[in-house]
Amino acid sequence: LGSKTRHFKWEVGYVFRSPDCLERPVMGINGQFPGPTIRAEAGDTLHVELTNKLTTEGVVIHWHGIRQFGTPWADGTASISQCVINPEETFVYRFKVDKAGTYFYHGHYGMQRAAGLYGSLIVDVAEGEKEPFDYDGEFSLLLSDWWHQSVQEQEAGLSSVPFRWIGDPQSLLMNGRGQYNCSLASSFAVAGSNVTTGQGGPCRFLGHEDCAPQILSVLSNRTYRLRLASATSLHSLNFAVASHKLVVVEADGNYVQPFAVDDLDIYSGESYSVLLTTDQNPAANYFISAGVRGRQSNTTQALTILNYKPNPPLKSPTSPPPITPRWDDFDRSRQFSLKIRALVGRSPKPPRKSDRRIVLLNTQNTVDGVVRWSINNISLALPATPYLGSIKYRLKHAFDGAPPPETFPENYNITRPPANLNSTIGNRVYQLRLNSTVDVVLQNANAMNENNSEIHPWHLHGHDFWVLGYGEGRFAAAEAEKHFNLDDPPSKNTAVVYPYGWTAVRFVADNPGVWAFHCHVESHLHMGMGSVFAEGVHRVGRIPGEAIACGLTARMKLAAAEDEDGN
Ligand SMILES: O=C1O[C@H]([C@@H](O)CO)C(O)=C1O
Repeated sequence: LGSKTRHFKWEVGYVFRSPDCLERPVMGINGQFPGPTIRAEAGDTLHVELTNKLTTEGVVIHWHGIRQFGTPWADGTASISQCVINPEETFVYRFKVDKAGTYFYHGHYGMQRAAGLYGSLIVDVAEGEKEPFDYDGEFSLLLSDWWHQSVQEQEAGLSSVPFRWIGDPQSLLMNGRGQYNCSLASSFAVAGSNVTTGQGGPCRFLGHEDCAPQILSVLSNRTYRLRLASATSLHSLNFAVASHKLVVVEADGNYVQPFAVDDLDIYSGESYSVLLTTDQNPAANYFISAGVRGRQSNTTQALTILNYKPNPPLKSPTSPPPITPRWDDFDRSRQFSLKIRALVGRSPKPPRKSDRRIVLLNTQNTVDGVVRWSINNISLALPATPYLGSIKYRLKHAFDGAPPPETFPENYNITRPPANLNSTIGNRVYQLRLNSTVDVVLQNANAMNENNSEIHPWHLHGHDFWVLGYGEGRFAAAEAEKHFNLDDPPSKNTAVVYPYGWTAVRFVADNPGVWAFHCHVESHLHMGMGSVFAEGVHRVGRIPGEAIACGLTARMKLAAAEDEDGN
């Protein structure tokens, strides 16, 4: 049935843009920031020919939420699935989008996501298929956070002694548009007249600037699908539309049992679809907001306007923007997380039992004085040779072949800063038996400073997992298992781990390849907060030469070529 190959020719390069009204170099694609939106139908093949026009940096692009069945080399993870694409090189990402949903793509090398390398990827149901809900129109809002400091400076700070944390972003963006240091003050006037005042300057909601928000123009008494995805580098966000309920229908490309909320939390790496019915006073416009949750922050909300036609878009909302819930009201966040249930019949069910349980302790500590994040006391530093090639071709010395720890010591106290700060750098891999069912428990702990445990949204490549449960304190298997949701757990690719808590997920290791599993806070991954899973790599088909033309796999190819020449 009508599945197509969709061709794209992309060039990645820096462009000058003013995402929050202040001009900065931004990483763009074909001169666009955010990158072009890809729209496809389930079953289509995407063929993205990516040329690196960054003159002094490598690049890769990860297709977040796309499982890459049969094409693990197209996952776009530097040092895991492929060699980085060097300046002037072209790499072809060719893969199938097999499941309808709201996705995005982003850089997965160093911290290039924070430089602006991201865009939306929307997969519609295949021709003749139907979504389990109806709507009259739709909008996509890709959420992100934005720093004025360059990514190079951020990365340098993170690996410096003393440590220099990246701090708060200057702005939050929706579809790459935000406002730095503007204030609505006591007036909600938004204005073509730029009348708003406050400590900051006026908010420039209308005009042709890069930072003027995309206004959502709607008709009264209709239902709209809002597709939300969070590409933030750091922040968890709360999204709301003033005076309107939102009905959640999709999470991470999977249908959920619909439920209505006033607002929703969205963590970095997550996506949702919500239905909004335009049932409010049609004489008014309304604010749409995204504000910071989960970390103390001074970054102001990203705002845009829900414009009921035929009101002019410049007509000021008569009510203020939604109030973002308190950043540390984690009970509220947990309540929201627990509402997310699979839409039974339209979302797969988990196996009742797992074959293996891996417990991953998340800690902040130091290696040679440098602040790092570690998993079971190993802080991930990726090898020079991408795992996919080195494992398939059984190259010794490409990485540490010892199995990483299955759990952490009984006597580790998760409520206190680490007693011993020292961690080690490593690059070991969890080898999963093909088609086995694996449980992973993510165990949070106190960070290096007293009374602080941070939020971590964990993202799995190559699979969806079922979120079986969340708990507070230290994971205790016997008790926890009693409360696992095996009836309608949501399938997701990203799940949050709350401060001092644990999150249990289950997945089937049914996708031959090597897959990253990591905290989606970009600086945390950069500081080592990730692990690597490999399964059935011997079953992986021929890896395109460009994906392995570096490190030891390049040497192997060269040696083979020399043999053929009879040298
Ligand atoms: O990794 C991090 O480092 C800082 C802080 O823990 C130490 O400065 C912070 O907020 C992080 O998320």
